[in-house]
Amino acid sequence: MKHPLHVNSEIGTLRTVLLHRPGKEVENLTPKFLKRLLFDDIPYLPVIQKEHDYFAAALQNRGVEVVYLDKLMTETLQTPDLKEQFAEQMIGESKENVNGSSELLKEYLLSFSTKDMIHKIMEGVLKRDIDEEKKVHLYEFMSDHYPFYLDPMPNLYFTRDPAAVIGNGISINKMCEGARRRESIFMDYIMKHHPRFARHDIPVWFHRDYEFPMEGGDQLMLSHDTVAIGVSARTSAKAIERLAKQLFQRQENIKKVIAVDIPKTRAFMHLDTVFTMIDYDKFTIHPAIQGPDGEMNIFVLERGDDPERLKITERRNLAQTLKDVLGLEEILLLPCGGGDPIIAAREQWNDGSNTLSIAPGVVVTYDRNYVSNQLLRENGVEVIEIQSSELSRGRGGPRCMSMPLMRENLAR
Ligand SMILES: NC(=O)NCCC[C@H](N)C(=O)O
Repeated sequence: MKHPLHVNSEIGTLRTVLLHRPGKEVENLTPKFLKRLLFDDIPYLPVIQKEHDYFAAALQNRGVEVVYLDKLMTETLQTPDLKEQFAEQMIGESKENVNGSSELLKEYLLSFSTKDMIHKIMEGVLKRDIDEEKKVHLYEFMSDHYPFYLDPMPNLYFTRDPAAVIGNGISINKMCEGARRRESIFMDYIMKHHPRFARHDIPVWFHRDYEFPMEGGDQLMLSHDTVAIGVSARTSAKAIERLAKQLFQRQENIKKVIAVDIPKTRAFMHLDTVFTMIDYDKFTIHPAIQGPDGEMNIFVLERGDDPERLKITERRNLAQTLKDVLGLEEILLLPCGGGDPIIAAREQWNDGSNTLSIAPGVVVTYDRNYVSNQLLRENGVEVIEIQSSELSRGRGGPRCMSMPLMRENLAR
């Protein structure tokens, strides 16, 4: 039986990827709750869906199998018990908004088919969705106080963040922001109960019940033996250390975890918003993450003599560290926006550094980042552009919108 998860690099030919087509959840965004739901503007649903379909088609045209989150989830909740358990967990983890209405809400959710229930949970449940005559508590009548029982999940199309495949195992992440915390419940259920995955022995390197956060945008598989992880606004040093220990204890081929400290700001929320790998020796970088002489805080974690104590070495230069861990003489760091401060800031804001590699030297990018795209082309990279007017409003690019499940091993 072929193992369903296999990712040994950032750039190996992409075989299977998980996407989520934006749905009505983005129409439950209103100006009042934008910040809390981690958006800067409200996407126009028909256009964001069209752009997303174009993205999916661009991948399929290159032979990539695209699997969708809602479909996998529907196939996962095969029994009434599991459906109920899932609804209870979603309600339980939304308890602040649900207040005393969990029974009412559960009855409401279970009245839908499994597929529709999953969509409802993704979209969010408004207080006004529930029949007036079923309301018994004062709180249930207070729709003007806070409109949702279940918040919408507009960030679901960034499938990169809630989980990441490392080798043949998975990190099911503890999302940092409350607005995204429930997203990794989907992957937890899929891994445990979907027939494509549940019949395999899939190691879980990190689990969402851990105290400290970790998000997939920070997890980069640089090579079969090295993982880079951003210490960012979303990923904590404690979580990185825990993941590293698990990998060192259970996955022999992983030799190094590189913790890359990046500024803790919204524009640079994950490592992949400022740094991605595009070929054996080529990377995108947002110049603003480095000091004047290219200095940064980087820590190389390796197995220690005692499994509980890692060997930690401090490094200051990203390019040199990459050359050392990848065994390369030279590497090319391609600056977002060609390094011009205005263009770099503008294109990075729209994810100019957030490329998705689908094979060595072949990337998917947003069309709007034309200066960065041109620079990639001039350096021998094949660039597949996708439309991005609405997709970019959520502050994530093609890498953020994709979770690779299978990649081919690299030839070298
Ligand atoms: N890997 C990524 O950088 N993902 C983008 C996530 C954007 C989303 N609006 C968020 O703030 O979490």
